Amino acid sequence: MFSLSSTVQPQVTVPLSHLINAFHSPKTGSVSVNTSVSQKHRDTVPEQDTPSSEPVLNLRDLGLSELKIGQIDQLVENLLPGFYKDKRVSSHWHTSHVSAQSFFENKYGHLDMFSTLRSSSLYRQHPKTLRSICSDLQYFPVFIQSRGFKTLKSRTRRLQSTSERLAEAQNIAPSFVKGFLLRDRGTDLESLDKLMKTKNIPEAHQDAFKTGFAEGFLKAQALTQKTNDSLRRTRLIVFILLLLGIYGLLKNPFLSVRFRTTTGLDSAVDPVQMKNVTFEHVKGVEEAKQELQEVVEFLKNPQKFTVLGGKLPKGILLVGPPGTGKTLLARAVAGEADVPFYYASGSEFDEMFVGVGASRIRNLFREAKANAPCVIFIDELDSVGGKRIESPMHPYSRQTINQLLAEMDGFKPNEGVIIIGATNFPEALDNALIRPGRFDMQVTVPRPDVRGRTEILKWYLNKIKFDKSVDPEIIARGTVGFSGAELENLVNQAALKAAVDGKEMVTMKELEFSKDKILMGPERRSVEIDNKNKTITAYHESGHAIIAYYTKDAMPINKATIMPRGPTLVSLLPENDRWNETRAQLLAQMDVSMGGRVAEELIFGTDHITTGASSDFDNATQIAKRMVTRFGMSEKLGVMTYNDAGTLSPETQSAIEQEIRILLRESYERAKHILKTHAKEHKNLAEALLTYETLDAKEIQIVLEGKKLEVR
Ligand SMILES: Nc1ncnc2c1ncn2[C@@H]1O[C@H](COP(=O)(O)OP(=O)(O)OP(=O)(O)O)[C@@H](O)[C@H]1O
Ligand SMILES: [Zn+2]
Repeated sequence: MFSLSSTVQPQVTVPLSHLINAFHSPKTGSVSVNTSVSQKHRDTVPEQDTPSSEPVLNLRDLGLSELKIGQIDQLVENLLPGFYKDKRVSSHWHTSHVSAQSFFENKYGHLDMFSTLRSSSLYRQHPKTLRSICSDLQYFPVFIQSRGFKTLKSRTRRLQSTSERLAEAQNIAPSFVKGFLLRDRGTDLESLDKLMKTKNIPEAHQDAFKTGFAEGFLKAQALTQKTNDSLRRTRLIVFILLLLGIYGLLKNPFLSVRFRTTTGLDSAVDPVQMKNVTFEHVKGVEEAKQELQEVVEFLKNPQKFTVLGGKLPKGILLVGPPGTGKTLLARAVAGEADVPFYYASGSEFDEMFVGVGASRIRNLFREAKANAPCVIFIDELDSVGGKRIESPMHPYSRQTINQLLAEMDGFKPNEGVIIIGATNFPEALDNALIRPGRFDMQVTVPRPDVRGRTEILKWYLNKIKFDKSVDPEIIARGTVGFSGAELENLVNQAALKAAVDGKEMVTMKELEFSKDKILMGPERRSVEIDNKNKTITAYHESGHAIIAYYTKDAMPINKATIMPRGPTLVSLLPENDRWNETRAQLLAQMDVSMGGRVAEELIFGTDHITTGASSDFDNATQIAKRMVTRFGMSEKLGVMTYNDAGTLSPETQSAIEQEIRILLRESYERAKHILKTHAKEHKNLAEALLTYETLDAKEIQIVLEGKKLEVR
């Protein structure tokens, strides 16, 4: 059986057991690919159908039952280190529309398995196996080219036959693998030369190509030295790789377009009930959860909520880097309120045909309104509602976005439909989308700090078997900038590694191993703060915090963080809604701004002032300027405003500049004085920040009072 759901979502999961079982039993073999959101076509294999023989990787014993497609590269790396050496080459296939053949050439780069196989004498010896493998490899392009004309059903059939053929191939695989591994060296070198000629490898790359080839060859040689047992494992790995490779192709953007096309104009929209996902499942994003709590209350009882005078946005924008749990949070909102969840992805609306995207939006809202209260989630909102949307790539998206706007305007808040959009690039959104009555509430979903990371690691560790020596906090400390998805991946990779090494549980060793793997991976996008920068940031931010804390008229500190999550890292809370600032308050604000820069100067010297510090200085300058020219707060220039710079005499201009300079100078001196007086506290706070990354108001106070911070 093979099933695909019609809603394509980046997270395609392949139950690994199914892959393995597909090898073991040609008759009952089953591969199921499901998007994790839509369960519509989910096909599960009854447990009793799965043969119990030959446990290859004891993944299930370790508790790992699912493998995300995105983890496959790392799986390959873990199983066969160096199997493909040049990651740049291997990741290339993700972005290009490759045929299965070039997929293999890229993926296994230097070994060039595909053409080597074909030209080898093995082909004559085992034509059946090789033909079936080769045809399986070419299977997908054929499938891709017929995209859009296939119904889901016929796809299902074709895919099913693939897995059957692979299973059949498995029957004669042992000799094939052995033969492949035992090929004599001469043939290989010969074919390498030929290969390089036919491939037109540029001279500059020939060495790398040769090295890679040789390494692959040596690897193969080494493998043959091992026992039968490990040969069997290798064989299985090769086949897992073949299968995974094929499923990896599903990630190909080309193919996903295909799936979408079949959900045509009249496609029904099915909600996904997410009873099982609650806030409990989303770790390390407490603030976002708090902000969304009210939305949950509303969804539980929209009428009552609005009668009581509660006011809610129609649309909520979840903003944050990829993999931080935006989708999960949206599902949890629906789950907490126990209402239907409608999932759509912005890219789903890119259409080649007039009106298709718009009509999908219409369907979506019609369904949703009929089933209110409910949540509509639009992932990748920027790809439907981006500013630069009018491109040849998206000829009709203007219609789509207009339809979305019309739908959002077309119902009242008390109807109980909440639209949650997610984006990594809020700046890219069309302004019309963020007007009041549309997506007018923003919730930031940041990368987790060390506490959040610890929680997330614990959460995923608890799903697998791990040794009691495992300390999630240590791993959390070493994974600054990791998203929730990456941490989950880390844990799963560690479990895979443990399985490959034949261990019974995951230990620190595997966790450290997969952490390093992910850190070194080329796909790693997250910001990495090296230690020096981290230290500078810690002192800089503590500088702001110290000034704020010891200056009477400064705004109280809300929290301080060294996590990169936006321009201001220390956030201050306005006390009440005072913001008719007094002179003292403005001066205090200047001093607080100065604090970061002065801190850097005091601790690291004038030569090491960073760009982060220069924006503080700009900020202070702005305040000073306003004080002098707008608020009439300069003694020398008196109580009047100097708005129009053009009409000022040169003398007044320079007097203004002079005044600003004096204000800044004084502010600088005050900040320096405070930081020098409280050098000890400054150091303590910086160190606490280095340890905990984020501190709230209370924790800052504890540190500054010289008390010991409880380990959380
Ligand atoms: N804060 C978290 N707590 C627990 N699990 C998380 C968290 N963040 C991410 N994950 C895991 O990573 C997976 C991917 O996260 P999700 O799809 O929600 O991220 P996203 O922010 O929507 O990413 P994208 O922007 O790429 O769509 C989740 O299904 C979950 O398994
Ligand atoms: Zn600063």
